[in-house]
Amino acid sequence: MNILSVDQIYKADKITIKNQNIDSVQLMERAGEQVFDWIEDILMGAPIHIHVFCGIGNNGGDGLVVGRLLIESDYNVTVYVVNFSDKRSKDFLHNYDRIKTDTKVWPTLIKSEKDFPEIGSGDIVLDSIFGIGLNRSPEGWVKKLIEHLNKSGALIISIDIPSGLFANKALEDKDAVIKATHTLTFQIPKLAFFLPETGPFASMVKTLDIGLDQKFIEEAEPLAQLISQEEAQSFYIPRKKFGYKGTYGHALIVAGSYGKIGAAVLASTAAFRIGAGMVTAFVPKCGYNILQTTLPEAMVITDKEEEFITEITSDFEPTAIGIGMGMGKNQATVQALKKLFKNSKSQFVIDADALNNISENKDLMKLLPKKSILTPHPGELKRLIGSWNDDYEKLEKVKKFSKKHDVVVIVKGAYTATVYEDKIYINTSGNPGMGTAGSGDTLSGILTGLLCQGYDILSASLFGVFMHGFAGNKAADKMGYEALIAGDIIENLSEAYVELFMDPENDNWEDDDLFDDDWDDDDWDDDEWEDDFLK
Ligand SMILES: NC(=O)C1=CN([C@@H]2O[C@H](COP(=O)(O)OP(=O)(O)OC[C@H]3O[C@@H](n4cnc5c(N)ncnc54)[C@H](O)[C@@H]3O)[C@@H](O)[C@H]2O)[C@@H](O)CC1
Ligand SMILES: Nc1ncnc2c1ncn2[C@@H]1O[C@H](COP(=O)(O)OP(=O)(O)O)[C@@H](O)[C@H]1O
Ligand SMILES: [K+]
Repeated sequence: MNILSVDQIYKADKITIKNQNIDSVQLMERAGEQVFDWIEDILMGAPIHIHVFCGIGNNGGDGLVVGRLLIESDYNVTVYVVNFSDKRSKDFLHNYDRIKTDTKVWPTLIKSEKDFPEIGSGDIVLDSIFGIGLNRSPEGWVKKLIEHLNKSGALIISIDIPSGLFANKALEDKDAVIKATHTLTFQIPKLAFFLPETGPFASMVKTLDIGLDQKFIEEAEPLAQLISQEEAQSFYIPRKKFGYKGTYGHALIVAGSYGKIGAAVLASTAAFRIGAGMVTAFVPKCGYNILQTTLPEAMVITDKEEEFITEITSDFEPTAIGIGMGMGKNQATVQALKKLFKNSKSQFVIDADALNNISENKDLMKLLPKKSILTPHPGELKRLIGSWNDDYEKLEKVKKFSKKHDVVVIVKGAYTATVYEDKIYINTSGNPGMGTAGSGDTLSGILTGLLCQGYDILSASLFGVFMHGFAGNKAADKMGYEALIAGDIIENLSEAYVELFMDPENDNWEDDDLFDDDWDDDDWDDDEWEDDFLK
């Protein structure tokens, strides 16, 4: 799914209106109806007080449509116009007139702080103050209104985007942004929803199909692409009937030091479970017994040194090498890396201390093998590319690094971003339970195992990151977030493969947390609403 810029979204709007021979008021009505239907599905007539806050642009216009439909369905609604300017948009004015004529209810004007209504913590706020037309951070009493709504404790449903958030630009004032409980976005997800600084304002995003021109959306050059189950399916390479272990490659996992041999175990096991034909672990001597006992399927080569790696040798040419996990930063290890990068013809997945060593040694950076996959978490990334002011600058710096060194960079976290040259791909699987030691080692093993099976560096990255998160989701389904440990991700790779081609709806990025099961509950009642959502 393509993530488009604000300019492209306006363009999609125009093209839709032209191609479908409708006017912008009809498109607004469609958008408003979609939001109304979503609310209606959940509330089913519950008499909860809904406060609709409308700005004076088209986002406000959407709010007026929803307000009108709610009033007509006898909900307990108050509609407000947040009157920060007299420059009301044409379609806002159309719907302003319509709500008055159709419902005989006049919206309440808010012109200053003294007009702020009281909001109960059990109420619902519909936020349609600003949409993608926001051009600067809200200030003065409008900012105060946003703070007032955030403090209310009410459930806040933002229309299209939380007001005060820019769709594809950095945050200016974090206090002037609505903290939405739900964001109902029109068809095209906004980049801000997936970045660590701005994503938390949106939470629980749902895309509503308002029938925008599909051809335009698909053919536009996206800001980024979302990788969900459907995309992951397209990367999958089926096993061959006459395949044998040699067909699926030989992975070399170079990892571990005294006290961190577990990293080698996790990565090697993950490489096997994702489907590598053979896996050899290269570890310091102290790792030998551990590896041979915990993972009898793996072969083991040991360094001559007891506690860390000093010289990496093997009597075969690995298909892919996963390197760095728990490896430490001993000078001898740095020398070993230099030698390996100079001499090896294998493909590399470079992680953890291998990345840290590269960041600290310019010589090593120069030897960085082209077409490698790098998997930094935010701390490792900072050491690699230097610091950044905001997420957008970070992504630009990563693109530059990727192009300069001809490598794929996987920026790990919630919504892991994979960057290759100028392109950004955002992963949608995974959950907070995966913030646990060894989770990254597991990913490195998965990526190495995929390279072994013939996936190219980009598809190995996108498929591997997805499968890692997908397996993490399978694990979390059974054990919850807190109890999940890295080994559980590996154990659930089998289920991830088995379910890869099952109903994609089941693992949509939009269906976050425990929420959707409850939403669909047929015997909904007010008490349940209170218990589940308004605490
Ligand atoms: N493109 C689409 O797919 C559709 C968009 N629609 C809605 O239209 C919205 C965009 O509407 P608009 O372009 O009118 O923009 P907005 O409704 O976001 O409003 C922007 C208005 O506020 C002003 N403004 C911006 N930042 C301000 C600030 N900090 N303080 C005070 N005033 C400020 C602008 O000058 C403009 O007048 C979308 O977010 C969406 O909700 C829907 O009506 C239908 C379809
Ligand atoms: N909140 C989250 N949502 C989704 N994935 C997450 C989340 N937190 C962590 N992860 C994933 O878990 C992994 C953690 O990697 P890393 O920090 O390198 O762990 P370690 O070094 O302990 O192995 C990454 O793949 C990351 O994307
Ligand atoms: K909004």
